[in-house]
Amino acid sequence: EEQEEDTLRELRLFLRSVTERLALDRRFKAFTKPVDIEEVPDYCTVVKQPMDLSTVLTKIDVHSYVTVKEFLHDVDLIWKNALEYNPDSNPTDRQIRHRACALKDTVHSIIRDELDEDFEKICQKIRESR
Ligand SMILES: CC(=O)c1csc(NC(=O)C2C[NH2+]C2)n1
Repeated sequence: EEQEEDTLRELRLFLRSVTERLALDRRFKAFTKPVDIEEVPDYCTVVKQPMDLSTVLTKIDVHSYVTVKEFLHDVDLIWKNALEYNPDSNPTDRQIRHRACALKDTVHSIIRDELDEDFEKICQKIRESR
């Protein structure tokens, strides 16, 4: 009903605010757009479910997320994929892994600081009812 749409509108505003802050952080530049598989041809052989911040923004706008948990699952894909694709000890791999760890810690810290657990509980009830 209308109250549910009010809740989901507030969820989308919160998720856009979080995602835009991440996309503006220069450390996370490599995570802002899909990996170009013409530039990185073996990417799709290693990473089975690519994800990036621009795709997350699109998913927010097409109402893909009904809970913060679903949003976090996609943002967790971004940094987990980076750890998986960049496992080596060379400086380039190490730098992107460091940035992946920073992305993980930053998004979880924002959610802990800014998400009211009762709000997420209402979102979960909406998800279970659909
Ligand atoms: C987004 C992401 O994880 C990404 C983009 S390029 C890349 N890694 C490299 O280009 C090479 C350094 N070792 C492979 N990782």
